[in-house]
Parts: sequence; structure tokens; C-alpha cells
Amino acid sequence: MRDARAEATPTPYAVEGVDLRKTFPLRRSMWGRAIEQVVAVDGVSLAVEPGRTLGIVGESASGKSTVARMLAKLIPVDAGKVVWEGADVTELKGRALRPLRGRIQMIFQDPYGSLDGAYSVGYAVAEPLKVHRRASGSDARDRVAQLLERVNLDPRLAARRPGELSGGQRQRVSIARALALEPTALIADEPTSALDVSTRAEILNLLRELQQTMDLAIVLISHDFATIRHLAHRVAVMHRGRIVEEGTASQVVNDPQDPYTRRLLDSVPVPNVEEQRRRRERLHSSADTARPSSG
Ligand SMILES: Nc1ncnc2c1ncn2[C@@H]1O[C@H](COP(=O)(O)OP(=O)(O)OP(=O)(O)O)[C@@H](O)[C@H]1O
Repeated sequence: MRDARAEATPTPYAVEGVDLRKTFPLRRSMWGRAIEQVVAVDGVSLAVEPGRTLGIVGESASGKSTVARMLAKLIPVDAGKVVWEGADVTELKGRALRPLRGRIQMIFQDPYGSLDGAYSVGYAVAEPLKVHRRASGSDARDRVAQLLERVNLDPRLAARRPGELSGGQRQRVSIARALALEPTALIADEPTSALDVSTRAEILNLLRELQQTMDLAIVLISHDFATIRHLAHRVAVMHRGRIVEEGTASQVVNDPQDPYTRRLLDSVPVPNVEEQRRRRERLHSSADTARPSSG
């Protein structure tokens, strides 16, 4: 069995995707050959350092989730490379990947996706510890209590079923579970879109707090610029499977270069007067989409 850790090369990045590509078959012939397909991701490269957040923003079907799932090794790439902490994990699967599994964790929009309603909250949080660390008994119970406290939940909730909790509490539980193996990176795919507005801010603030205390790298995926802006240091804008613009959050928000980014920004609710002024300016300049790039 290959030891991916031994092959790691020094890198500033917790997680990296290099020229990622993915096509899905839509229709197959009776011999199993794809006769209609969709190019979901078409040459995407991105990387994020510990302690930093990369936001990936784009409309529905732009390929964000597919990038996330490839980075988290939940689906294989068609081409390109996935690198975790300097180790090329593109070809690793099954048992070969297991020692590294806990390093990069994913959080989904619907916490039910990762929480089985038949089991208790404590069981859900302890499961990765039991599988990967062989923790059991009071060790596992203590660790579950610590993890629930870390996401600002009462440890007594461990005895409840996920269905008895609010949406925000459930998302905190899935974050606690994701933290169980002390990952270096979290990939959060629309982690707040199923929540009401005030709970959204609480979850984003929690992610920021955890990032600061644990030096976590975060890849935050959202169709919503307001969510991305809340947390991201850098932003990549995806459109039709490609990154059309990437830069620091303030560059992309205050001086978007791509017409698609400007359209996306213009669909965000206006938060203040200053922003309204910027938008008016953008509207003028987008009349001339051939505006020369300043970068
Ligand atoms: N398992 C799959 N089988 C077939 N097509 C798929 C599959 N997963 C994604 N696609 C297609 O790939 C394209 C990109 O989808 P993806 O879910 O990555 O986009 P997205 O930007 O995350 O959208 P959303 O915000 O709606 O989740 C879409 O056209 C989608 O229909």
C-alpha cells in the first residue's frame, strides 16, 4: 500500500486542486457508452492555505459542488490533481486513503445528509472517532462532549436524535462531527442555505471562530455573494465549469473584472449607501463590457 504521507512535499496549502476536470454522462447507449454528457468542471485550479478561506461563488450548475466533491475525494477526477497538505491523493482510494481521510472534511447544505436520524447526536459525532481512532467508552464520550462544546452546543444534546434539534443545531452537530478527526481543511458546500437569516450568520461566525482557533483552511461554496463575503479572504467565481475571476475578496467585490461577476454582485441585496454607489458605478462601466482590466 502506498503511504501518501511519505510522498508529501512541502507546500503552503492545506488543499489544492490542479486543472480539475469532470464530465457526467446524461444518457448512455444500450452498450453503456455516454451519448450525451455535461461538462461540469472544465480545468479548475485552486488552493487554500491553513487559516484562510477560499470562497467559490457561482450560479446553480456552475460546477461548484463537483469541484468540492473532487477536492474532498468523494468522487474521482476525470483529469487533474488533488493535493492534500502536499500529498498527491488523486489516485488514492479505499484503504490507501483511510489514514488521510480525517484531514479534509466536508459539510453539506442539509445536515441530514451526514446525520442518520435513527442514531443519537452523540453516536453521529463519535462515529469517525470509532472508525478511524478506535475510540470507545468514556474516551469517546468525553471527546463528543468536548466537540459539542466547541461548536457551542450543550453536551447533553448528545442523547437526542438529530430530528429533535433545530436546523442550526443540526448544522453545528455536523460541524462537530467534521472536526472529530482534527482536520486541516473543511469544505463547506452551501452550509447555511437551508437556514434562516439569523442562524446563517451564527454558523458563519462559528466557522470563523473555529478557523482562528484551529488554523483551519476553509473552502466555502455558495451561490450567494453575501455569504461568501462574510468569511472569504479570497474568492473564485465559477461560471459554466470554469473560474472566470479570482482574487482577494475585496478586489472581486469592489472591482470585479468579469461581466459575469458584476451580474452576480448586482443580484445581491443592497446593504448600504456606499455599496449602492459602487453598484451604480459598476452599472455604468458594464455598459462597456470591453472595459480594460486594471490587473
Ligand atoms: N451525478 C451527476 N450526474 C449527472 N450530472 C451531474 C451530476 N452532478 C452534477 N451534474 C451536473 O453537473 C453540472 C454542475 O453541477 P454542480 O452540482 O457541480 O453545480 P453547482 O454550481 O454546485 O450547482 P448547485 O448550486 O445547484 O448545487 C450541472 O449541470 C449538473 O446537472
